[in-house]
Amino acid sequence: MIGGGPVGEVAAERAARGGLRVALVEHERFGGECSYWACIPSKALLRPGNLLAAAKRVPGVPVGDAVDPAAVFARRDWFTGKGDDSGQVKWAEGVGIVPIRGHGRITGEREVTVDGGDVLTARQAVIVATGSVPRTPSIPGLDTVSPWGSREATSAEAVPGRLGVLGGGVVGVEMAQAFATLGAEVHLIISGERPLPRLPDFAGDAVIAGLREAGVTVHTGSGLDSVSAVDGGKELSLKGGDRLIVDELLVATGRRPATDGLGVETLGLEAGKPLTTDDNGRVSAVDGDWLFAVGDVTGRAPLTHQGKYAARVTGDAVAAQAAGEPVDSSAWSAHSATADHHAIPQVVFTDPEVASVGLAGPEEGKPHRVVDIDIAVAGSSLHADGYAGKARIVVDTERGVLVGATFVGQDVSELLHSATIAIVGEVPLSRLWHAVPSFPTISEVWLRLLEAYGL
Ligand SMILES: Cc1cc2nc3c(=O)[nH]c(=O)nc-3n(C[C@H](O)[C@H](O)[C@H](O)COP(=O)(O)OP(=O)(O)OC[C@H]3O[C@@H](n4cnc5c(N)ncnc54)[C@H](O)[C@@H]3O)c2cc1C
Ligand SMILES: NC(=O)c1ccc[n+]([C@@H]2O[C@H](COP(=O)([O-])OP(=O)(O)OC[C@H]3O[C@@H](n4cnc5c(N)ncnc54)[C@H](O)[C@@H]3O)[C@@H](O)[C@H]2O)c1
Repeated sequence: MIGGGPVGEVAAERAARGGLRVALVEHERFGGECSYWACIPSKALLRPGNLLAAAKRVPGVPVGDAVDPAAVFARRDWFTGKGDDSGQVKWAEGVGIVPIRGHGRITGEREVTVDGGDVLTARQAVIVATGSVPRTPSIPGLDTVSPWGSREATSAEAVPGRLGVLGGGVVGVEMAQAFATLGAEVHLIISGERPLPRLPDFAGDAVIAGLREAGVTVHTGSGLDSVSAVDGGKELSLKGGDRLIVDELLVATGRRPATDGLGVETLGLEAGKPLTTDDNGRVSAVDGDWLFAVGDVTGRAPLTHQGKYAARVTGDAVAAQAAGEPVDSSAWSAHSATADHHAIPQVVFTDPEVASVGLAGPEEGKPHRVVDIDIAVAGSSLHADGYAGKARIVVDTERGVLVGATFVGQDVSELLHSATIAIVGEVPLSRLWHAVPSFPTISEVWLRLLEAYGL
């Protein structure tokens, strides 16, 4: 295994559980991006502000005006262990994995060289889980101002007075929200009319409204022409002519697979490009059934939970292959990451939250029907005064099953798994009708959606 992030760790564990001896090579911290600079610290920074906003929506709850940044950072540090990965190393050893610290490079078939020295030769397979790295746009002056990436934002020790955020993807909106609630003056600069362009418009619109309510200034239809260091900060020249001075600039313009320095050229592949895989996790362009890849590096679904799913599938497939058992390539088998094509769940942890799975809207030429409603049920009105939320389902009318769902609103994240189950299980809507939501919960929205569909 090359890469000891969350995905590599799980693939290694499954392969070890399947009877293989597994060496896990990691050149930075066992636990990867997610544990120290991504999912975990970002959610720790967001939760207090979201909770404060929620408490303010229910009269009778005594709350203060603002979160305490020092306490928020301290709790974040508790979760990240300030980068101490000894617990992960102990865990790996405990499940029978041999952790090796160093940079792994593929130097031949089944061969990985660590730090240019020790050569590991796999009897069965090499699995790559090297993750992704930030994609930085070329903007004049950007390299002269030491911009923040997501690592600097999630590990910040102090709240900047003025923060510019470039990019309206998930990192951009989550970090804009977090730092606004921590007390920064935040400017979010996005190219489109709304953030989160891959989601239904109502999601981006609700998130923009939430950000503005939290005090964020959103510059839409914008971008950066240039950046320069000036007395007292960094000057941003926005497309259209506006200028801003900020103390820090977070660049959140996407990520690309981490295939540089991995030796993929020796296999005839191009560094910087994803390692494209089949559903068993086999790298498609490499013959011989020995090279597999999982997680962000594959470009399939750059999310921790979906990468770990692929890791379970591929770890088991590699163990089966090693045992001389057939690797099952059929859809929905234990060795196929079929859900990647149908149901990738994702939550954006802003206030309001956005929770989505499957299709965001109808596909052209397909028998798809969209139902959009407000989340306005007894459960939501009790949950928060003035609860504003929206829900969408996308239905395959021919098969009578759900193929997509999106929820926007406070605390909708916990609604998401019900939608994922309905899509993966291909539960007919006529049967879903009998899944009665408890009263009074936000889940009552399921009943309203089915009624609006015509049941
Ligand atoms: C700010 C932010 C917030 C996020 N929040 C969420 C969230 O809330 N939920 C969610 O599901 N996803 C979230 N993500 C995405 C999530 O972080 C990734 O999908 C996840 O980390 C991918 O796991 P991975 O193991 O594939 O890669 P990584 O976590 O990147 O791990 C790869 C590991 O491989 C190591 N490595 C790389 N090359 C080599 C080499 N040649 N030799 C040895 N080791 C190597 C790296 O050091 C690293 O430890 C977030 C991302 C960001 C940036
Ligand atoms: N809650 C979560 O699940 C979560 C949280 C954070 C990140 N992530 C994952 O991490 C990955 C990286 O997130 P991200 O937000 O960096 O990437 P992203 O691809 O989601 O968004 C990047 C955004 O930046 C915009 N952009 C690109 N270049 C630009 C430029 N020069 N000027 C202005 N805008 C520009 C793009 O149009 C896009 O909307 C994603 O795959 C995301 O799913 C997940």
